[in-house]
Amino acid sequence: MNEKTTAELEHLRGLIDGVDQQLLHLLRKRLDLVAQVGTVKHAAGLPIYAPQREAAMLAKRREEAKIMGIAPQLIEDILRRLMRESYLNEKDVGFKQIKTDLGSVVIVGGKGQLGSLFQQMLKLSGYQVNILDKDDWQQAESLFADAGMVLVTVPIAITCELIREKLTKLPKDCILADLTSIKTEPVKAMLEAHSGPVVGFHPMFGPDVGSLAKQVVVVCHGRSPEKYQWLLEQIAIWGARIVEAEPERHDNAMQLVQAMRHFSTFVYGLNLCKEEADIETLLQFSSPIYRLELAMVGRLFAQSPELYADIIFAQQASQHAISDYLDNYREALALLKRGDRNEFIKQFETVAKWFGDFAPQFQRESRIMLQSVNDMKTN
Ligand SMILES: NC(=O)C1=CN([C@@H]2O[C@H](COP(=O)(O)OP(=O)(O)OC[C@H]3O[C@@H](n4cnc5c(N)ncnc54)[C@H](O)[C@@H]3O)[C@@H](O)[C@H]2O)C=CC1
Ligand SMILES: O=C(O)C(=O)Cc1ccc(O)cc1
Repeated sequence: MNEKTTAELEHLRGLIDGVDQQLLHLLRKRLDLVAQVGTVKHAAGLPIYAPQREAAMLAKRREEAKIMGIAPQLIEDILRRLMRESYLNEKDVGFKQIKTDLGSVVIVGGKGQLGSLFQQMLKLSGYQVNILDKDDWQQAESLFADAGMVLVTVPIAITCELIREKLTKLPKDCILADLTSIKTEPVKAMLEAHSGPVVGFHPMFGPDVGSLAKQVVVVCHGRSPEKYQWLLEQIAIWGARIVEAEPERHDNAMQLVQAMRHFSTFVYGLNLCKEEADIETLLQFSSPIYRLELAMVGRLFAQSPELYADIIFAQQASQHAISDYLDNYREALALLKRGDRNEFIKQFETVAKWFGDFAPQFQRESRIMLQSVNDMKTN
């Protein structure tokens, strides 16, 4: 590089640094304003996530960006990232407490992953929370005595037995709820064990979400919904979307959404392990989509084997979904072995048609994710 180029670049980079510093000041200003919004929402008990406001604001900024010759997706990416930051920050203010005369909440299994998250959210909303973990049963009677709600969040394999054996003497008006990943059996067990209000939840997220904004919580009604309506409002204030489902419908969906998917991810990892694949090499030769896929597979193995074993083994019927997958795999492999390229293309087209408009929609969505994956590269 000659001296003139170096000087020109230095000058321009200095100007860019200045603009970036102005951006930092603007970001500070925006975060402060959003914090004020958080305080107002907290006082009024409004949900931290306002989908209409968010969509309208993004649409406006995209329009304005277009007029200014800025890619609309750029401002959308920036604003979405900023909004995520704001949702995380809203935890600092806490949340409005919807039910002020509940008594205490007892979280059975509260030292665990999901139990800790819900303990945090309930405490941030002003509830008094007591933990009853595996070595605390000698305190059960006194903890349950003034409990307004008992929330069960122990490993799936012991959930129903624990409910049936240990949660039969709760106060009459106490709400009995759970967070188990399957719903039919736990809801049934809760209804049998307790004559008061019963409700089943399945948070469709792991403990590392940061904020509940935009996360989904499935609710399966058990008994006396009017007694726990406040809890649904409380969860909505945390930003989550409540999806109502019959326990059986939920569990049917989980056979594909969780059991089949986790099992195939497990086999994918098992295969890489048995093949003694070199992960460094895989990464070196990865397209962004493969990098993302590897991250999703690796992520499973960073979590609890018991949790995933329980999810996969919980429902007999999941075996059908998994067996069907194996059959389809075998048939597709046979097609490959006999070199039937035309049939492969024909089946590909059939599946593409079946995906319909979702295929291009998923392509657009994944493109944005892949660009983020690429942004994160450091070398
Ligand atoms: N971890 C996750 O990503 C999600 C978990 N869930 C559900 O949440 C529930 C709990 O899962 P995690 O928090 O991941 O499990 P975890 O293993 O982290 O926590 C379970 C807790 O239960 C305690 N425990 C075990 N036996 C007990 C007993 N007899 N009495 C009292 N406490 C006992 C354990 O000491 C532990 O603190 C499960 O039903 C799971 O399906 C639901 C959605 C996501
Ligand atoms: O974080 C992940 O990878 C998860 O898949 C979390 C998870 C685990 C179990 C559930 O029932 C729901 C969500």
